[in-house]
Amino acid sequence: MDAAARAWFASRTWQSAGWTVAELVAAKGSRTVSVVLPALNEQATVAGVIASIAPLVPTLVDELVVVDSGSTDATVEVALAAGARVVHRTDVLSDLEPLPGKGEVLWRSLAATSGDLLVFVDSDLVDPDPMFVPTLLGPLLLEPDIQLVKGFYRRPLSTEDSGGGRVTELMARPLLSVLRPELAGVIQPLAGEYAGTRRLLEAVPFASGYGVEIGLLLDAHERVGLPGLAQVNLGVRRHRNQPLAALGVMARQILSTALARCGLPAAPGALTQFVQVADEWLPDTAAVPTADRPPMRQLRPSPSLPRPR
Ligand SMILES: O=c1ccn([C@@H]2O[C@H](COP(=O)(O)OP(=O)(O)O[C@H]3O[C@H](CO)[C@@H](O)[C@H](O)[C@H]3O)[C@@H](O)[C@H]2O)c(=O)[nH]1
Ligand SMILES: O=C(O)[C@H](O)COP(=O)(O)O
Repeated sequence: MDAAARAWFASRTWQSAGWTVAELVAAKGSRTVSVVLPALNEQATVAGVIASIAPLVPTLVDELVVVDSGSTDATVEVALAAGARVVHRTDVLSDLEPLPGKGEVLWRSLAATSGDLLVFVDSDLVDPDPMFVPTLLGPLLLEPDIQLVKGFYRRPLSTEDSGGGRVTELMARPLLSVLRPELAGVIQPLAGEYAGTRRLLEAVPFASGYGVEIGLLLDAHERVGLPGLAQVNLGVRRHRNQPLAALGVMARQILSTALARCGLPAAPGALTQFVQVADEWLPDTAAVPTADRPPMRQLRPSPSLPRPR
């Protein structure tokens, strides 16, 4: 590993959380926390994710919001019944036509919430540990310099105990080791479970699709350096595993965002995959949107918040 990455790993990796919820509530002081669950057709899992976090409201967590990404199933009804506030992506910044994708709803969530600290948790998690949110918040609440905290975990795949995180292992971490070796110590760069300061998150652009995590990591690194980043062990994370073809499109989005952040050219967003029809293999080309949203602060100046470094 790169020497800077090794030093960062040694000093900014929490292999276990050494804090309790009560200690975090005491350390929180006047700061406020928003937890955001992005959701696209997650009626099977969203209630379980909400239930794992709801007991923290209103002590450690001040607001728990599901940001719906245009679900056509019963996600919204299930989330409301489970006690969450639900924001539709067009409820905020409604003069802007929504772009498709997860990054778009995370970006809009900045306008839909008010916490000084934000925690993002995917809503397709299966049996999430109730300590995910307190564990992610620990370094932000207890260490003054930290601005972005990524979760890491063991990742089961289907019925196997491990082997998940296919895009992470086959593309994201190899890519970082080439383009940004200082970040080679990040165990789960694509983790959908992470926390950050509003000060940082409103100062950086958001990729509108699946590039959002790699983009935030690269931009956060540029902005606050390795000392501003941390990672915490969340234990085990199970989620709805997507088919390989869908992960190909995801990987293409992540690659485009990473190249753009590193100042490298990328062809416009499309990916051709090949499908077998009877005895023939035929091309199937999907558009891969790779647009960015600008830093939220450019749209909504918030003078009460400290300026970014
Ligand atoms: O257009 C979309 C697509 C997804 N989601 C939600 O985003 C979360 C993660 O999406 P998913 O399709 O389950 O992604 P994963 O296959 O889990 O992909 C991994 O890698 C992605 C790329 O870095 C990250 O965004 C994910 O958080 C991470 O878990 C889920 O709650 C989805 O409902 C949306 O809100 N809108
Ligand atoms: O994060 C990833 O690498 C992708 O979401 C794929 O995850 P999976 O292999 O666990 O489905």
